[in-house]
Amino acid sequence: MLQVQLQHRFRGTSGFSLDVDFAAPAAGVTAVFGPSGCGKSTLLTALAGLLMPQHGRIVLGCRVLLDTAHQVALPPEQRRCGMVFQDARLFPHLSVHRNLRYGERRAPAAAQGPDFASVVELLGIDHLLARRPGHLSGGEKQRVALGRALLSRPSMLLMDEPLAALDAARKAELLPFLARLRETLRVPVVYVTHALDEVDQLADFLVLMENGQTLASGTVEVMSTRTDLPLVHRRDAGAVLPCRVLTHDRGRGLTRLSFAGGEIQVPLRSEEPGTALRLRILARDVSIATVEPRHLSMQNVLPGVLQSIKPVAAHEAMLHIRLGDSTLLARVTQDAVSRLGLAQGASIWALVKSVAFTAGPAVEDIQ
Ligand SMILES: Nc1ncnc2c1ncn2[C@@H]1O[C@H](COP(=O)(O)OP(=O)(O)OP(=O)(O)O)[C@@H](O)[C@H]1O
Repeated sequence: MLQVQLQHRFRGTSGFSLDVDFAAPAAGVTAVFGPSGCGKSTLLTALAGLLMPQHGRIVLGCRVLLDTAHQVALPPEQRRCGMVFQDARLFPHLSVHRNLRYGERRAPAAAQGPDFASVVELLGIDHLLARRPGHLSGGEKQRVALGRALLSRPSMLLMDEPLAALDAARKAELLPFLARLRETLRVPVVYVTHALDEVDQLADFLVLMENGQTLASGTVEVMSTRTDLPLVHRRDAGAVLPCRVLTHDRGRGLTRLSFAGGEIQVPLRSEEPGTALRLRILARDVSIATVEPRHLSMQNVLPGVLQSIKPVAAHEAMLHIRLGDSTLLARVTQDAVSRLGLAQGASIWALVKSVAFTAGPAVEDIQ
C-alpha cells in the first residue's frame, strides 16, 4: 500500500492548506485528479521529499518515508522518487543517449529495474538517441524524460501532468507508451492530471482532490459511479466498465464484448477475442425504457434494476442502474422520471447509444 496523510499550511500570502489522507495500492497507477490549484503538485512535492509538511506520515510498502510524529523524514535521495513534469526538463546540451545515461548513473547499484536497452525499446526512442532535445517533438521529449526517470530505478514514479503541454495529436501518441509502462513495469506511479480521459486510460486507482483536501479515493470503476462526488456534474460523467472482447462480426462492423452485467455491442474493434478493455459509458448516452423496446436503431438494450435516483441539476436526475454485477449511470430529465413513473427497485431497460473506449488501439489500427 501507499499510505499518505499530510497536513501543511503555507505561510505568507498564499495561506493554502493541504490536508490529504488516502491509501492506494502500491502497484499500478494512482491518478490524483482535481481542479487547478487544488494542491496536486504540492502533494507530489511532499511525496518526493521536496516539501516538508508540518504533519504527516507516508508509507510505501513497508518503508516509512515520513512520520513527523516520530521524527522520521527520509531526504529525497533516499526516497528515490523519479519525477516527470509537464515540461521535460532535459539537459539541452546533451544527446538523448547522454540524458538517459544521466538517469542511469543515479540508480543505486542494488536497485531493481529495467536496463537501458529495455527502456529504449519500451519507449520507442532508439532512433532518437543521437539527437539533442532541441530536435525532438514535445511527445518525444516526454518519452525521453520518462526514460531518464525510469533508468534511475525509482521506488516510485511521480508524474505531474506529463501530457498537459502537448497538443491532442502528441498526447494520443504518448498515451500508448504510458499504458505499456503500466502493463510492463512494477514501479508504483502517482499520476497528477486534470484530464479525465487520462485517468480512464491509465489509472487503476483515483484520488479526488478539491481545495487542498482529498474528497474520496477508490478504484476508477467504483469512483466513476459515485453520485456524491463532483465528478457526477461533468459532461463526461459515466460508468467505467471492465470488458472482454468476445467476437467480431466484420460483415456488420460490430464487436461483441462481455462485462460483469451482460454483453454489449460496439463498432468493430481491432483487439483479439479475450483481450481486456475498459470503456466509459457516458450517463448522457443512456436512455431508459420501462417496457422492453423493439425496432430500435440502438444496438444495446440492457435489462437492469433501478437502484437510486439522485437530482443533479435543476431539472435533471442521475439514475443508478444495476446490470448484474455492474452499475451503469443514466442522466435523464426529471420530467422523464415522472412521466415513466421511475422508482427505486423498478425493472427497466437501459438503452446505450454509444460508448467511449478508454484502452486499446482504435479501430483505424486494424490490418
Ligand atoms: N511554495 C508555496 N508557497 C505558498 N503557496 C504555494 C506554494 N506552492 C503552491 N502554493 C499554493 O498552493 C496551492 C496549490 O498549488 P498546486 O500547484 O499544488 O495546485 P495544483 O492542483 O497542482 O494546480 P495546477 O493543476 O494548476 O497545477 C495554490 O494556491 C498555490 O498558490
